[in-house]
Amino acid sequence: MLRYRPDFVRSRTIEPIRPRLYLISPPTIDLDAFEIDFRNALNGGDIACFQLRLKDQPADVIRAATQRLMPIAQEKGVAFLLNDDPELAAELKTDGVHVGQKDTPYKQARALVGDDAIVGVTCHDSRHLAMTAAEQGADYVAFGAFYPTTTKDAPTRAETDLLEWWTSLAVTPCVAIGGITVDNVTPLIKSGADFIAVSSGVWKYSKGPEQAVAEFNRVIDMSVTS
Ligand SMILES: Cc1ncc(COP(=O)(O)OP(=O)(O)O)c(N)n1
Ligand SMILES: Cc1ncsc1CCOP(=O)(O)O
Ligand SMILES: [Mg+2]
Repeated sequence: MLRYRPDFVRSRTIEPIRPRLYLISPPTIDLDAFEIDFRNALNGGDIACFQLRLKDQPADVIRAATQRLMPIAQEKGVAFLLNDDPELAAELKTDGVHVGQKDTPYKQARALVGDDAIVGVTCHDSRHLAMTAAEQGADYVAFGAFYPTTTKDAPTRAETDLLEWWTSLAVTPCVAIGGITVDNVTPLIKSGADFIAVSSGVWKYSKGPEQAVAEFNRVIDMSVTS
């Protein structure tokens, strides 16, 4: 099966890495209204992937949202990941799944979705969790929360030196998450984050999601060239 996947392998190079946007849905949505916001966000510029993160919703709600939104993402070359549920991800043939430390363990998730799917793992602020996930074959490790957020009661705060340390020794890409906005993203880019995961910083941006994605990409371009 052909899957959409951004380049989840970092090559060691002297060129500065251009991080890419990793969009995360709000925890609850009205599907009709969100489809409009989603299309607008995708029109704003480069996005590597989208994670459907509908917390504590029935499987049928997640199925309906996936069936509506996944083709829209894939048509734009944006990989579609499901949060939390590798079994449902396998059933819906999403491009991948994200699992946290309290979700299905990585190896079980991998067995469910197959080798060609993307599997990312939450590693909080932990070097040990990241090394374990990368060794087991995770496509990316996610660190956070870098900033205060109201989207999730995040159990840990991560600092930029973690990104610097990780990118100096690992080839598995890292995702920075938590309270990231166009105004505070620059230190994360400068510290080597491969992907910048954003929810409210896009959906609640004062000028709307399309402008938010455009502005994130503008800041990323500025930060890697300066
Ligand atoms: C890219 C990314 N990073 C971290 C998380 C958090 O996952 P988890 O710790 O399982 O918490 P929930 O998101 O499930 O509430 C994520 N979803 N995505
Ligand atoms: C899912 C998740 N994991 C750690 S912080 C967070 C919330 C991300 O959303 P926002 O970008 O709105 O802070
Ligand atoms: Mg989870």
